[in-house]
Amino acid sequence: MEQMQIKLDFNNMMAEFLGEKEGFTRQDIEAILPQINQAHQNMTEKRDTGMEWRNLPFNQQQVVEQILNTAADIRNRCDTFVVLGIGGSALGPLAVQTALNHWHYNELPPEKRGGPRFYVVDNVDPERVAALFDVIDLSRTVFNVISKSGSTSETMAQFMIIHKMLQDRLGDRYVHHIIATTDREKGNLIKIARHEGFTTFIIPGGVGGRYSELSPVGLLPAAVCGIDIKELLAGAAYMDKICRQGDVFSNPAYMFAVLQYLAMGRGKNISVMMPYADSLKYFADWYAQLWAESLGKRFDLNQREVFVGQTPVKALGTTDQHSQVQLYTEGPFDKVVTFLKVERYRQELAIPKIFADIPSIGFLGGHTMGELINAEQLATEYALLKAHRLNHTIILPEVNPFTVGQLIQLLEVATAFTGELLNINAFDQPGVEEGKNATYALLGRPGYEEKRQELADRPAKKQEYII
Ligand SMILES: O=P(O)(O)OC[C@H]1O[C@](O)(CO)[C@@H](O)[C@@H]1O
Repeated sequence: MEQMQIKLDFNNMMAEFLGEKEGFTRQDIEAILPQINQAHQNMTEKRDTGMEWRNLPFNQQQVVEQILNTAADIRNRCDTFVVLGIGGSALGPLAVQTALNHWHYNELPPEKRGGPRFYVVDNVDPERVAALFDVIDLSRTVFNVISKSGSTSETMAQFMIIHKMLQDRLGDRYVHHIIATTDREKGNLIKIARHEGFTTFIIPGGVGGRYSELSPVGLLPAAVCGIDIKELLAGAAYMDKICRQGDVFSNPAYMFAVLQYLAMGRGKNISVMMPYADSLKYFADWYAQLWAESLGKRFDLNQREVFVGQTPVKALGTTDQHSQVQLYTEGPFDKVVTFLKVERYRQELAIPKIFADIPSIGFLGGHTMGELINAEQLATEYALLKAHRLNHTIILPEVNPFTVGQLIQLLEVATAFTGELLNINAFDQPGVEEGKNATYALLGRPGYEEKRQELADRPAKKQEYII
């Protein structure tokens, strides 16, 4: 197990390496120990009330068996599985699937794929949704509609379209083609699911969307696609135990949080996540929601206006070395870069020893692609270090269910701990309400008449400003 432990390397955040001006010292960390200790106490106290998501790796034996049974049934009788959801109800399933299955999973022949084709529909762009219907056979597809609140307009609109299509096409059998994953009581989805008799999985209380990947939200899609969900949970449990330690110098999640917190205090308002593995590309998307919605807050817990947060930026190594790294090394000193480094790739490709007479490319021959990508990660880290840019690296020995489970738990604990340090609520998202309400009003939802009027009364746009 220890060989599969993921680690945080924070050397390049420290003054010893980065220089006094930008780097942090042990004294900087020790100076906020009272705050760290308080945050640790809060984390411990909130485990069972407020942060129930932390217990998901430990308390789902029964539901895991139900998920495995349902997944086996789906794998038997369908060739496509579609997640309908958005935000935390879509990004985790997508990140885990792409991390742990073949990069061209959907294009593999069925016998090599071993599970149904997998799609995540996390938008209401009509072109995209309609395009899905061109490539699937409804009678061989199961739709997993996922919504914690059970009322998100985007997800419900998708669901309504598919519900009608399935009923028209399959009559009463439509019910076997929809699985609901939602809250036990809140929202409309649970009511519809119970009334119509869909197979339903519950997202437990205290597990908000962006902290729900290890609940049935992520576990069912993963199991359907043949991913070992017990290993995923075992990895998360393993990391959770490491992240219970109060000593920040032994706890990677706390150290990640403390250094980001100190960096925010010095105006580093951007958090770049840069995996050096295509398989982890969508982890940067998942992290973007986790970090942005959890920490971007106007008020602290004492209702003081604080306007805190860090803007997450997604990058991919090596691809974005040729797009964004110029900015990271020479632009404003406003970022912390988090690399995700993979020590051993599951496939290796040798670069042939050809063109030996052209030294500027011949040197590549005899190396492997794994060596090349790792060298480039190290080189980028070094370039940032030389330019005195804060960066740290999460090292995965390999991408597998155990390490991916660890990564999820590590980043969730780190985010929640940063919230504690900032003294904010990391589990709400009041800032998205205005936009949601305005949408309801524009589309005529009852009860939103005043908002509709407010929108109608807004100053008209000036034509001269549209050019
Ligand atoms: O799972 P739900 O309730 O449909 O919400 C989807 C997403 O919408 C949000 O509530 C933001 O609008 C996210 O926090 C959440 O992950």
